[in-house]
Amino acid sequence: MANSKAHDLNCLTISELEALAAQRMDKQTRDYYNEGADSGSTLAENISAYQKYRIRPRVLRDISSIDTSVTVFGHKNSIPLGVAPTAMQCLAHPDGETATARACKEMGVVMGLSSFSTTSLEDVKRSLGDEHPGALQLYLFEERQKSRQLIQRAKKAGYKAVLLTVDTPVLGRRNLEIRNQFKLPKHLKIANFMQDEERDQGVDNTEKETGANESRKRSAASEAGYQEGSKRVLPSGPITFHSHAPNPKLCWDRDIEWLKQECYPEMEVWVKGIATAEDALLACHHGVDGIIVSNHGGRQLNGALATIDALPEVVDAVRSQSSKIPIHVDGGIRHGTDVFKALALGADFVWVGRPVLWGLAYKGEEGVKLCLKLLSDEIRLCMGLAGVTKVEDIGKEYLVKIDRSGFVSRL
Ligand SMILES: Cc1cc2nc3c(=O)[nH]c(=O)nc-3n(C[C@H](O)[C@H](O)[C@H](O)COP(=O)(O)O)c2cc1C
Ligand SMILES: CC(C)CC(=O)C(=O)O
Repeated sequence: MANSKAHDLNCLTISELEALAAQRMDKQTRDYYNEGADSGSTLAENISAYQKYRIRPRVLRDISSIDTSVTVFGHKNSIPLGVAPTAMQCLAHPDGETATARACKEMGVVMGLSSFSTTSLEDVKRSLGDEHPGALQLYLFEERQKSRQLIQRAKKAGYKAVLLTVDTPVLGRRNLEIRNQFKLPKHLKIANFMQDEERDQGVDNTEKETGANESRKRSAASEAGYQEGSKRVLPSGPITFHSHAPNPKLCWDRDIEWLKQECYPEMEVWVKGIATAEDALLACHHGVDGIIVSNHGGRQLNGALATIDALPEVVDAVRSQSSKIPIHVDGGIRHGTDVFKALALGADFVWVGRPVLWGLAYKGEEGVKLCLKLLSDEIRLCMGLAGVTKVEDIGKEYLVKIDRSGFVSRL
């Protein structure tokens, strides 16, 4: 019989965690975290697309010793899964990103930190500790100096990689966020930019609008004669995600080279938000260190392909190159079997976003640990039952695809 003491009997699955978290978050936070862009169909398909695949288990293979560990950013990770960068974690729990970092450290799992965190990158790195790897997610600002400062701080703090988010030239449309007039509560701050704000404005910004209100101000600015396009006018208020996360001018030639020069040799440069073979090839040609296949958890272009469906073309493109960079994937991963399927389709590693936020909302650091433990146990169990003892042995021979009529085909 399973040892009940080792379990939280209220929460044995990520979907139970989602339900428990929903009870603990206020409406604004729950909607901000959980929604996708527009109708949310890409968000839903990120999850449901995993059902098209089934596992072909092998038996009689001595699985008494299973190693779930992999190397990421030059460090050993206990499972082939990391915590995806998600903004403003103090909305979920007062300990926010600090709790996530402590849980990651304890579980041996890499943490991706959003540039738009509510805890500074230095404080998060202190919670991760010297030895434990962190990756800073980056929105490359039009004001290069601000990005340069952030990169230098990340280097100094000991981050191993930057993850340049490339799927946000403009922000996707999130209707609940607009309807709720999303606003970061006054006691919270977008911590990485506090010094910038104070220096730029010579005041302590007490009103930290982050969402629809700021958007409305920008519309008013456009109506007042500012033209976006040839010369973009950035609002003079605080750095908010509506003013600073999107960068419509971001492009391969100029920006990737610049970023590599700024980050090397201390930090690797990855692009997060690749969804096609064409862009995967461009990423290879521009010499990035790795790719994350992502559609931002269905929060950007609704109608885009589910990430597990985009993965095979990206894998084929990268494998056609002589220097094969690692491929990671995120979006819709809610169970260890999803991780197994993504790896079987050619991913080297996966990242999870919302389930970690749910863990945080449920019980802070303990809740994030619970989330990572559930996924970790499921990965190990899936490997054992499929007859695989090493992550690198998970290949497409372990999968079949089922079409709508139930027809099963080998990959
Ligand atoms: C509430 C929330 C905030 C996010 N913030 C960021 C961010 O600041 N930067 C970024 O690159 N991606 C961000 N993402 C996207 C995640 O990094 C990741 O791509 C996505 O959550 C994966 O999908 P999943 O939530 O289904 O696991 C965010 C996602 C959510 C749900
Ligand atoms: C734009 C952000 C700061 C956060 C984000 O990426 C998101 O909410 O999806």
